[in-house]
Amino acid sequence: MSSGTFITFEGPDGAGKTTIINMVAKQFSSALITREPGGIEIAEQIRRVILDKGNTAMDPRTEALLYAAARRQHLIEKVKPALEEGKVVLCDRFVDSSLAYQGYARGLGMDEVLKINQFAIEDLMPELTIYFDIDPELGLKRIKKNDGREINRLDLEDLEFHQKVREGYHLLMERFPNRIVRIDASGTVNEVFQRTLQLVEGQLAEKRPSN
Ligand SMILES: Nc1ncnc2c1ncn2[C@@H]1O[C@H](COP(=O)(O)OP(=O)(O)OP(=O)(O)O)[C@@H](O)[C@H]1O
Ligand SMILES: Cc1cn([C@H]2C[C@H](O)[C@@H](COP(=O)(O)O)O2)c(=O)[nH]c1=O
Repeated sequence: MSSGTFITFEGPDGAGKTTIINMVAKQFSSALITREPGGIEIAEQIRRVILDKGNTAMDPRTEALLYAAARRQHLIEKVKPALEEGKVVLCDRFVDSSLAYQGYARGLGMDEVLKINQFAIEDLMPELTIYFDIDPELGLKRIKKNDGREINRLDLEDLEFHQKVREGYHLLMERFPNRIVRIDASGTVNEVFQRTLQLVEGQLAEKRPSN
């Protein structure tokens, strides 16, 4: 049984997740901040294969399996031990990304992709998922403006793909209304940060024993 708190951050590319997680992290210095795909050496290696712009021949099922493999290793090596120690884990993307990107936008089917992920995660789901909702046109514009950010294979998908990713997330919000909370990510950094902080603090307060 884990006593920690597992919170994930989701949304289309360029929604601002990484920016906001780094700001939230400053308020909770003992929290573990991590990301998918990646977060540990083996998963970072898998990340490089998945996102390599040269890998244009990658089959959608191969892609889904690689994300699930990276997820498994990251969960076992980093996330689960931290939760068992009672830590707060803030993770940039998790299984919902696979459902929205591979399941819905790539057309593999959300239920099919959920099945392979159940094998990887063995029911370990976040307590709270903060979904950064943004029009992908704005998200992609933000990425283009950021000179330091390398453009990866998924970024190169057309706008229609990214619109489908957003639609996929909206379906997930309907399917998991108790877990996924939407934030309007088109606001200023400070607006999005304040709302995120409120949600994270609310989740932690719920778990605190009252006397
Ligand atoms: N609320 C905001 N308003 C304007 N620009 C923002 C906002 N939030 C983030 N940005 C900028 O947009 C760019 C993308 O932000 P960030 O990398 O945090 O997004 P992300 O959701 O993590 O994207 P990805 O998942 O594609 O890596 C960065 O240059 C960041 O400075
Ligand atoms: C976990 C996960 C991610 N993706 C996509 C989403 C992004 O386009 C990239 C990761 O890049 P980021 O800059 O770290 O956000 O991968 C996906 O398609 N499926 C997944 O399960």
